Amino acid sequence: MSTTPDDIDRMAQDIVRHHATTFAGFAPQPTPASDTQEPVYQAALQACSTLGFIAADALCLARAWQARTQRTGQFSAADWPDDPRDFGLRLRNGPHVFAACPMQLGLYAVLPDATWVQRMAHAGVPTVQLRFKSSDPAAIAREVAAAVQAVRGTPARLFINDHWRAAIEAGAYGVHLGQEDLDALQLEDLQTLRASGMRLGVSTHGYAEMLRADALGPSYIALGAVFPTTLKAMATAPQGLGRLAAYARLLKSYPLVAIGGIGAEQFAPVLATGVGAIAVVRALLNAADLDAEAQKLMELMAAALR
Ligand SMILES: Cc1ncc(COP(=O)(O)OP(=O)(O)O)c(N)n1
Ligand SMILES: Cc1nc(C(=O)O)sc1CCOP(=O)(O)O
Ligand SMILES: [Mg+2]
Repeated sequence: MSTTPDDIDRMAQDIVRHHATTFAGFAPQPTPASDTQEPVYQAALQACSTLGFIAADALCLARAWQARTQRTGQFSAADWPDDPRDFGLRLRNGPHVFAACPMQLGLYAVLPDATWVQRMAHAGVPTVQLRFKSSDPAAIAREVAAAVQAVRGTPARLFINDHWRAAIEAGAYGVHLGQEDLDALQLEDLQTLRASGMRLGVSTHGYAEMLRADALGPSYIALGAVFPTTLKAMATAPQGLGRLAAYARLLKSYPLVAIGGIGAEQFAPVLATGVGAIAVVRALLNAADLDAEAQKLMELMAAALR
């Protein structure tokens, strides 16, 4: 018996009914054109768009829903796809992966210069990032070298944002790259970066970006922006805790870092999603007593991960 458009609508409504509460608060998106006539694929595409997933992410979810239906032999509207096999994830299997880092990176301070890096590394923050925004190569080389120097004698892991060549040069622990930074990389650049032995963290803001990140075999994956942030303009909506939890289930074999609009009050619910690290900018930079705030955030983290 063939499936009618009404059957597909019913399946889509069933998916939406089961997951509307988890993914509340997103405006419905237009359903992208379907490249297959598969009923499950079409229903999931329609449902995920109604639930507010942007086209690129709704397409990933529709493929996964279809793949799971084929793999298990049954369609389930109630279960959100979270099996890496259905998304075709590599999960750092294979020869071309970046060096590993701990599953729990802990409190992750994203900092504007080497002086801040020094202060936070010496306050005991386990993971720090130099996010020095400059296009002056001499200033970049100087600041990156100073940041590497600043963490010497501390156990802090230092990631350098954006400036991966300077990070290799200075011998940092790792680099952090976003989707636009990846666009600017040639294949040889990636090979150079991997061969350097440095860890790679990648920013993501939804399923399509997570799949792209996974294909690189990164050391960790960052998930953002969880909540609204005023630090910079974001191309994607704040993802919220419901989506963060779904992303964390899918990527649970990776070290995961949550970022974006996270302050002390949000630490417990964010960590309850399963991520092993929280990256903060304003929560530290705007603190009246910086060292006390760092201690407080590290204690919140330890309490929730205990
Ligand atoms: C831990 C962490 N997550 C995300 C980002 C953002 O990186 P990117 O998207 O490249 O944006 P910029 O920080 O370069 O403006 C990050 N830096 N760190
Ligand atoms: C630098 C950055 N990247 C994000 C992402 O989602 O990729 S959110 C973000 C800003 C985080 O700052 P705050 O903790 O002050 O909101
Ligand atoms: Mg960047």
